[in-house]
Amino acid sequence: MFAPRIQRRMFSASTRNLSKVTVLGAAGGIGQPLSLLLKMNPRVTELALYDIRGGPGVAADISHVNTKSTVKGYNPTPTGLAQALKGSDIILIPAGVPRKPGMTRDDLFNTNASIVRDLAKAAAEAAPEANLLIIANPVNSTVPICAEVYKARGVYNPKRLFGVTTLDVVRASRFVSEIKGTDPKDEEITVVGGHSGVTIVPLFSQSKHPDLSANAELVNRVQFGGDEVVKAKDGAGSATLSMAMAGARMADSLLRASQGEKGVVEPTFVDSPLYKDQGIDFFSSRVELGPNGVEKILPVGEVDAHEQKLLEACFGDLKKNIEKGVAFVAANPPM
Ligand SMILES: NC(=O)C1=CN([C@@H]2O[C@H](COP(=O)(O)OP(=O)(O)OC[C@H]3O[C@@H](n4cnc5c(N)ncnc54)[C@H](O)[C@@H]3O)[C@@H](O)[C@H]2O)C=CC1
Ligand SMILES: O=C([O-])CC(=O)C(=O)O
Repeated sequence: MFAPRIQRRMFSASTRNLSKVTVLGAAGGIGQPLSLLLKMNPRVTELALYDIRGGPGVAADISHVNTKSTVKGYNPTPTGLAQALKGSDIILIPAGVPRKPGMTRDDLFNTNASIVRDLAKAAAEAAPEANLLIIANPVNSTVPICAEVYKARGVYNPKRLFGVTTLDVVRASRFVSEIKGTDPKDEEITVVGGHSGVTIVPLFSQSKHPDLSANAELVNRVQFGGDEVVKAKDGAGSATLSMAMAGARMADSLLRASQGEKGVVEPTFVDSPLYKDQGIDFFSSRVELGPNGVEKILPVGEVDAHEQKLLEACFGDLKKNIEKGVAFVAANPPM
């Protein structure tokens, strides 16, 4: 008779519902709106904001928002970084430089690879069990970089490492709704592969509008949606606000799953068995999330002839991008 009440009380007192979320790169174009959206999320109880410049200022500002979570900004020192990370459940990394017109995401590699490597090392030391969500580009390479850093420290758990590709499905759903005159919330579009140009593969044949897989203009818009924003910002960076929304959605999905909600599925770039036989160790597909991070990697499912061609074009680039990340850590191990 009393068991359900006791269980309820135990659950509400459970530390599983206390969630520290850390943002590394919190004062940047993505970091600021992302931190604000996390402050608005009642599932976040503690928000830790770190940047090489401006973290404490952004934290002071956001801390006045009248939601219950605590917000703290950390100084740009190794101790500040370690404190920001300690006890964290979710770490988001939007730290790194964005594109300017004419650049590919791979052109960011030389700058961002070492930024992500060093932040991953700090995370592997201070909070090895946290979910690590990588936003910094090129995601196809920065995620393998993190895996290598964690492996080198003996703490790699493939279920806890995620490349954030949520923006690709957000865009696909919005673009389709514009064409069809529908509400984007009813347009769930699966996007698989990686997160740059031809490695982004939308699967419209699996949506409510299979005819759209033949719409080359739409497919191209999803693959190169990032370029649209880079061009419009004209040298002032790339997508920040839509990315903040996408990153906050991914973090919320992980929090919901970690707090017991079943059937939470997000597309994300993870250490995946799907195409390992073709030498591709990381792949974005629909992933069911759970208390341990990745619960189940869902299969790509049936694709049509157009999409099969897109997948083949994706594999070549993706494999090279992944190998580049792995080779970088081998040649430049973290200090
Ligand atoms: N995964 C995705 O879908 C998307 C990824 N991006 C990527 O996100 C990254 C960030 O973009 P923005 O916020 O627009 O750039 P931004 O330049 O506005 O902000 C980056 C922030 O990172 C900070 N930072 C640099 N090195 C750091 C370090 N070692 N530790 C902590 N903080 C550090 C900077 O001080 C700055 O505040 C870029 O690499 C961009 O390409 C952007 C949009 C979508
Ligand atoms: O295009 C960029 O460089 C930023 C990005 O990843 C995106 O907007 O999808």
